[in-house]
Amino acid sequence: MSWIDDRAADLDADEFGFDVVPETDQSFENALSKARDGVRLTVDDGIELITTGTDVEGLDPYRKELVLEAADRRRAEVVGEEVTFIANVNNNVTTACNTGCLFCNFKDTAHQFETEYQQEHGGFTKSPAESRAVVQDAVDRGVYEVTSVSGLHPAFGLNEEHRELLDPDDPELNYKPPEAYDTDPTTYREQIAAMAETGAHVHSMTPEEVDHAQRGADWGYADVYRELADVGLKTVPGTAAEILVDEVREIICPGKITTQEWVDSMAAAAEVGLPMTATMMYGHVENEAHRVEHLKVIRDLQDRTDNITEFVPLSFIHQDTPLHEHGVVESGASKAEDELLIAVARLFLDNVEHIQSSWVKYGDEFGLKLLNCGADDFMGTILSEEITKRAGGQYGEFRSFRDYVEMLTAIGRPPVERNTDYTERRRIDTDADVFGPQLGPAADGTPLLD
Ligand SMILES: C[S@@+](CC[C@H](N)C(=O)[O-])C[C@H]1O[C@@H](n2cnc3c(N)ncnc32)[C@H](O)[C@@H]1O
Ligand SMILES: Nc1c(NC[C@H](O)[C@H](O)[C@H](O)CO)[nH]c(=O)[nH]c1=O
Ligand SMILES: N[C@@H](Cc1ccc(O)cc1)C(=O)O
Ligand code: SF4
Repeated sequence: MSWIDDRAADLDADEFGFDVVPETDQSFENALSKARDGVRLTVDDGIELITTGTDVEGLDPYRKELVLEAADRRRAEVVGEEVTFIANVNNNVTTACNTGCLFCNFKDTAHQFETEYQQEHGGFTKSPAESRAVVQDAVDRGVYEVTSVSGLHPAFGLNEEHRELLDPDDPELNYKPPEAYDTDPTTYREQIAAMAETGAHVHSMTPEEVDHAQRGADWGYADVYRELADVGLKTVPGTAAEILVDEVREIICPGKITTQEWVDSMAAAAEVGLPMTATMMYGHVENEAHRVEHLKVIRDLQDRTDNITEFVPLSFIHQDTPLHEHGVVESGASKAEDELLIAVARLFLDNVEHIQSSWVKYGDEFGLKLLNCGADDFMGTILSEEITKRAGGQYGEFRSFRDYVEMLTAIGRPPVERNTDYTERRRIDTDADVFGPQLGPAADGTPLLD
């Protein structure tokens, strides 16, 4: 057993004793009428809505429909009927990571990547040239965004100067020189530059990755974002958010940055002028009050920065994760919880325009349903997927523009191609022979894959 398994095996869900619990002085009815009137919701209001009332045990199906209806109406008022999606590719650089998050099966402990370790481990590290080739191939097909999120490889540094100053003998720094590994991931700077050279919009450097890129150095988050923006970083994925309440993070990801550090790093991206998304990974050990507290953190950050383009709920995929394998959680969120999360996000986040329904997490059928619960974006083509798949997710790795047009036409919603920060949009002609993509530099309207 690894130390990650040991840690999961020591957890007992009955003994978490959270301080934040779903109890309020508000009533469901009051909260609902505030939501319907477009009044800014308090955390207590949000808790009433997401629990369908703390006065009832479990979820009340009738009240749930009322919440979903209010959210659907709000969505129609804010963004109308169109549903957006993007032509993008995932290019994750490495699975090597020692952070040990208990919900994650994407990573492989980094020592397995060392040249001395001779067993098969199924993980990977790409050189900058390999990253560039993956992205170039996608760009040639018409893709214009690359989403790149990676393990915190110990040999990664911001740039060569950073790698030189990191002391391999200081365990706090989680640094090993590249010579120890079969493949050198090189530096964040080189990887971002390699992907950007293709002309793709580079969406990368989560708050956790940025923290890794400044470990042991005296530069801050904004300096990292500035340097990477200079070589082509365009927008930032707001993952590593998980649940932005520290008592939950201490259980599921004790090695990760704190809530405050996550906020600071996002604020730094905003300061540098990089638009960003925000996420929440829910459906594990947290309760409904944690979910709403998380939404409050995002709403406050957006009040400060006005820089978040989209909120992306990530329903926990439990099957092959340490949390599930050690019996800490039995399953992820129920469908009713997913619907309410999307709906309450729409109602609570009155300053974030777009809410994503992610088909990687919810599948097509249920993903479409969520477009009637408050969501208005249906993610992207991505071409390949590793994080959800390795956690046991079953919904595949690619959707074509034809798939999108068929699905959205079936529910009577107009399909719209968008770019990463929603500054460009193109309504798709559903009677055309081919549907695109058309927005990118090499997108000539032909399908991405045969
Ligand atoms: C795998 S990490 C990669 C980037 C970087 N290491 C980080 O933590 O930000 C990206 C995100 O994937 C999500 N993720 C990981 N495992 C998941 C799972 N089992 N179910 C749902 N989302 C998951 C988490 O929200 C996590 O922050
Ligand atoms: N670009 C989006 C992704 N990409 C896939 C992620 O990189 C990742 O594999 C997984 O979702 C991690 O939890 N996924 C989305 O859900 N939404 C996107 O917009
Ligand atoms: N593309 C989305 C969602 C995403 C989700 C999980 C990821 O690991 C990466 C990205 C974002 O920008 O945040
Ligand atoms: S979520 Fe990110 S930091 Fe945590 S173990 Fe997975 S890859 Fe590493």
